[in-house]
Amino acid sequence: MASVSITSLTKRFGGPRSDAVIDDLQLEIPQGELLVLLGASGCGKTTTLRCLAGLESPTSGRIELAGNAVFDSERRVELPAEKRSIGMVFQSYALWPHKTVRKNIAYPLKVRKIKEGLRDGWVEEVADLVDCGHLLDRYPSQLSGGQQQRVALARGIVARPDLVLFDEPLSNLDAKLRMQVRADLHELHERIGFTSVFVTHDQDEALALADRIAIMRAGRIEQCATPDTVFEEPATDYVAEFMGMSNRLSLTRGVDGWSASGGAPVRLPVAADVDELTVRVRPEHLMIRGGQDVLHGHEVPARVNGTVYGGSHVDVSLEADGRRLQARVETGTPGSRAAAGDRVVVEIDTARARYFDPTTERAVVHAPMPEVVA
Ligand SMILES: Nc1ncnc2c1ncn2[C@@H]1O[C@H](COP(=O)(O)OP(=O)(O)OP(=O)(O)O)[C@@H](O)[C@H]1O
Repeated sequence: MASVSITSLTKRFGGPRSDAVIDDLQLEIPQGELLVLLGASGCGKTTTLRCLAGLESPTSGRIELAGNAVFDSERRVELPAEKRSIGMVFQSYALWPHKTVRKNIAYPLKVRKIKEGLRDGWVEEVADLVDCGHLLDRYPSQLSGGQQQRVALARGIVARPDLVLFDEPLSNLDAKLRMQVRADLHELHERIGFTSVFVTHDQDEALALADRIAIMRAGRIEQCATPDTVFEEPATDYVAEFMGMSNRLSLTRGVDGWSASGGAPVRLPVAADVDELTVRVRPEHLMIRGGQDVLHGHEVPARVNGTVYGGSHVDVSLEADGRRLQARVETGTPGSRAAAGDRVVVEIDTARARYFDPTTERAVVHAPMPEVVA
């Protein structure tokens, strides 16, 4: 296992004037880290993975594996895929149907002529690690989807590669199996600590598996940080929305503080040198109460469009000042009894909301203690 260093990586599929699918990407992955590339469809995740694997030729930049360049546009270095010590696990398990599990797992050792692996029982060892030791003489068609994906995982790591690449490996599994294989993969990574890049567009999967998450947008990395930082302290408005802060409101600075439209001023836990702020709030950080009370600055009048019962919670769709808002309130609280057509007041949990400069879209600095005046 080894570290990975990506410097100024750019990939264009057309000529020099075409849009960059990967745009001056910088990324350092320490040895043993599981880095998740998370982003919307088409943002360049798979292309980044393919460039790392040597299946795609980057336009420019440098990729180092274990301190050695496998691609360097300036020095004209480009190692072919089979010469890079990389294991791959795909969405489609891509197992050979006519080979046994044993032969499927051994395949990378054969191709890369790793004789000691074949001799010293690496296949059996890795099969045991992924709980498939008892399946070695079966054929893929005799395995469940979860077992097939475990075999694919064993094949990805059997050759003890410098780096393991995962391209949405769990997305063909049903919800229950997906959770189970995800947990197994997490445990396996904790145990043997392979360096890996894992591509997904599933936020929960990213949070559960990653040491760090790199959020990609249009070929660039918006933020690369630990799961809790990306979730709780998104660096940009885009990351906030992507990580579930789906409600977006605008605040304007007045002489006495900040206010949403129609609200009284309020002091906020932010130090911003701007006159407008974008507020991002998770549905569970919006509270609902009856519509007759006096409004404070962190509240907005709204109309209920509809509700969806979710057992322990109720999702309430609202409209405030022409914007759609979504609140998730605990069942049994007054807000959960809201009904379509009701006029209500939506209260923002200002300490848990996040604030962005509407021009740069970057987070503004948070003051240490929320200071709210009513
Ligand atoms: N061989 C190609 N030729 C031209 N354009 C391509 C090629 N491969 C990918 N692209 C384009 O590059 C962009 C990034 O594609 P990529 O597959 O890397 O995205 P992604 O983030 O993995 O998306 P998804 O989550 O949908 O798989 C897309 O706009 C895609 O259409």
